[in-house]
Amino acid sequence: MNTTENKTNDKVSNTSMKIAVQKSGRLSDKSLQLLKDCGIKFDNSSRKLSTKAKNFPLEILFLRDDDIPQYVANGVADLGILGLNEVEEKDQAVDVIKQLGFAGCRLSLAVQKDVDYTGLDWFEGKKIASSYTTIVKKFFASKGINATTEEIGGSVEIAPGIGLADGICDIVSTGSTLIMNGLKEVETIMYSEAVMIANKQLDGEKAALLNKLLFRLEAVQNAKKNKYILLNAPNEKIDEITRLLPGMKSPTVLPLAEEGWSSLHSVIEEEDFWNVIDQLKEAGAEGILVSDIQKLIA
Ligand SMILES: Nc1ncnc2c1ncn2[C@@H]1O[C@H](COP(=O)(O)OP(=O)(O)OP(=O)(O)O)[C@@H](O)[C@H]1O
Ligand SMILES: O=P(O)(O)OC[C@H]1O[C@H](OP(=O)(O)OP(=O)(O)O)[C@H](O)[C@@H]1O
Ligand SMILES: [Mg+2]
Repeated sequence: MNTTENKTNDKVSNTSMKIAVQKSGRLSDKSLQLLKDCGIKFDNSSRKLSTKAKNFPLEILFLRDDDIPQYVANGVADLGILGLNEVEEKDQAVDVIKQLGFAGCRLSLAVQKDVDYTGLDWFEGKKIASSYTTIVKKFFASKGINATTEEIGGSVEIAPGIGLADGICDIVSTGSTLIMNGLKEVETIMYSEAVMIANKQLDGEKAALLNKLLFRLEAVQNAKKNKYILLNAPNEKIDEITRLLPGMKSPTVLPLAEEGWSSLHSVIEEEDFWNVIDQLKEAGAEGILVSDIQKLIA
């Protein structure tokens, strides 16, 4: 896909897209923040169920996350932001076009903590309560195990304790909800995070607009995982320090007023920075300053 923003500019003047986000829930704030980070301005102070962006041809629809795949599949919305788990569950014909790096969790099977769990065969003939029964059925069918499902909308973790089911399948992040309800995680069915989905038949103008949005999203995501680093070093150590900084390109080196010293500027992934900090100091780096980047276009 071509993500060059300026190639789209002349084609998109009269076209607008609709993006569906979760109205209220775990994904709502981060979905809207992501659009704001992409420079898109809109008013969401009222209780309106849709709002038009002020500086980008985009209308935002606020929906239950369960409904988003269907609306995107039938073209009521062109794009949507929701958990991959919900996309898989609804099994609608949509394209998953981008992982968004938040709302990371897994969909797991859990049983009461005193169960002598011996492996997947334990579920043969058992009943599993879940809000994700399509995923559960597919999983057990693929393993050749006959298990039945009981669909419930929420508070799934309570089901084994009240005799509604033998086990559950639900979202797990820290695992504390399971522990608090006397359950233990025994199998992971899938990993999930927030994703962007798109209608499969976007016309040329909408596809061009989507490219423009994706270009911005990539700049935002690159910026989040990288840091801007600035440090001072004696001139004879510049080569050694440069080798430690796997930046975008070779660092910018500027002479300092103090004779024999320079300042080095570079971009570095945060994880790499923590891995090399001790070596940087040993190599003589001083005054190390690390700061966030707002947008990064490689
Ligand atoms: N504990 C968690 N940690 C990380 N991500 C989570 C967690 N719980 C849920 N999610 C992710 O956030 C999504 C939305 O969760 P939420 O609980 O807000 O959904 P919901 O109750 O189905 O909302 P709605 O009212 O829109 O139907 C989930 O589908 C999942 O992808
Ligand atoms: O492993 P943990 O970190 O405990 O997270 C898992 C819990 O988080 C979600 O519920 P949420 O808190 O969103 O409440 P809800 O299901 O009532 O919306 C999910 O349904 C689990 O119950
Ligand atoms: Mg929901």
